Amino acid sequence: MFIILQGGCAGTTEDNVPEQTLYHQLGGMPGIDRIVAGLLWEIAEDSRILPLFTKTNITRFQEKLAEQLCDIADGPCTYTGDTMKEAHRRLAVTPAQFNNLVDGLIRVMEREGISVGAQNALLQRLALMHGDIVFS
Ligand code: HEM
Repeated sequence: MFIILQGGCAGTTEDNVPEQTLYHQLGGMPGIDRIVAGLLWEIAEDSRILPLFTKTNITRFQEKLAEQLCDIADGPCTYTGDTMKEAHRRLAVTPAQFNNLVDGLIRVMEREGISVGAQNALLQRLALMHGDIVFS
């Protein structure tokens, strides 16, 4: 019986996180920071969702979102922000606005050269939050 090892040796990196985590597929913290920065540009250019951010502390939003993406991608972070229910309660986000943001995220990940598999893995994890974010 043959065992095929894919992707080289399964070691760990300096921060002691296994190499094949989604976190690493997203480019680690520098990659996640680029994705979040790109998403901010997408939001800024989308008149369907930009109005929701008028009262938002963008620096905090950027920090907390990056921390959360790192956390759910099995990276070395623990999310310390508000729960998704708390953060979005007053916003009345519609299903269409949720999809607009996800479309923006996909465009950013495409531009960043994230593999389709990693894109889908992240989107699946974010989809689990849909019920706490979209107003119903
Ligand atoms: C899966 C998708 C989403 C994730 C993971 C997410 C994540 C977050 C995070 C981490 C925060 C910061 C919480 C804190 O300050 O402690 C936040 C806030 C916010 N989110 Fe989302 N979000 C998502 C979808 C959306 C959508 C679809 C919209 C609107 C179209 C939206 C609009 C906002 C706004 C406006 C804030 C700032 C709220 C405030 O100013 O207090 N989010 N979100």
